[in-house]
Amino acid sequence: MYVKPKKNLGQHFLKDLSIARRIAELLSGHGTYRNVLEIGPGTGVLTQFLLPQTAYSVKVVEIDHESVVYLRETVPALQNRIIEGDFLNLKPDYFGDEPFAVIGNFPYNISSQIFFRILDIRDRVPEVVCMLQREVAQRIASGPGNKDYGILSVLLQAWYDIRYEFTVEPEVFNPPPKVHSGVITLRRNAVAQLACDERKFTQVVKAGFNQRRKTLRNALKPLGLTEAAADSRFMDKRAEQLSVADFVHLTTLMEGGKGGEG
Ligand SMILES: C[S@@+](CC[C@H](N)C(=O)[O-])C[C@H]1O[C@@H](n2cnc3c(N)ncnc32)[C@H](O)[C@@H]1O
Repeated sequence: MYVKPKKNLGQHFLKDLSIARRIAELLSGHGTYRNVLEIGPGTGVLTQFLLPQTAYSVKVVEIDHESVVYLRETVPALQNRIIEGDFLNLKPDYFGDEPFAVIGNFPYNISSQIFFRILDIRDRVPEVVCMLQREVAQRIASGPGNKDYGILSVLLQAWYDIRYEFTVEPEVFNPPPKVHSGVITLRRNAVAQLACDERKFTQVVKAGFNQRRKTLRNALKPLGLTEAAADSRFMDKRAEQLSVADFVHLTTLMEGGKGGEG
C-alpha cells in the first residue's frame, strides 16, 4: 500500500530516518508530561520513533483518511491512538485533563494557525517539538530588531523558551518542498504567568504588529492610550523594536497601572 502525497494537505513525507529519529529524541519531558500528541503522522515515519519511548503515551491526529487507513494497517500499536480529523478543530481533551507535548512535521501551509491554536491551550502544552518552513521557524525564534520578528515571535516567546535546533534540506522529503525546513523546540517558561493581563497583552502585541510600519503611538490609538502609556519611551518606536519584557511593561501602562519608566 502506498499513500500518494497530497499537495493541498501539505504532505511531504520524510524519507531520512535519521532525521526522524533526531526530531523524536528532542522530546525532553520538560514540565513532566506523559502524553504526546503528534500532529500529521502521515505514513508514520516520525511516529515509529515515538512509540518505543515507553516514558510517553502517544496519540496522533491526522486529517487524511488514506494516511489513517495506512497507519491502521501498518502500525498495529497505534490502533486506538489515532484521531482522524483536523487538529485545528479538535477540543483539547484527547488526554483528559492531563498536560501533553505536541510534536510533528507540521503541514507548512497551516503552521501559523497551529501555533495560534497551541497558544490558546498553552497551559496544557509544556513542550512543542516541530519541523516547519525554515523562515517561519527562524521568525518564531528571532528577537527584536529582526525583520522576521512578529506577532507569533512575541506571543510564543512570552510563554515559551524557544530554540532553533537544526536545518533540514528539501531532498530528504517525498516530494521535496520548494523551501528548506527548520526544527525548533518550545519549552514552557518557568514563569507561569506574565506580570500583566494576558488578554490585554495579546491585544497590544497584535495591534502593534498589525500596523508594524506605524509608531506605537498611532498603531495603539484604537485601543485607547492612557496618559502613562502616551508619555512612555515606547510611543515613538515600532512594534518590531520591542522585546517581550517591553510589551509587558507597555501593557501595564495601557492598563493604567503603575508600570513606571524602568
Ligand atoms: C509534512 S507532512 C508530515 C508527514 C509525516 N509526519 C512525515 O514526517 O513524513 C504533514 C502531515 O499533516 C497532515 N495534515 C495536514 N493538515 C492537517 C490538519 N489540519 N490536522 C491534522 N493533520 C493534518 C497531512 O495529511 C500530512 O500527513
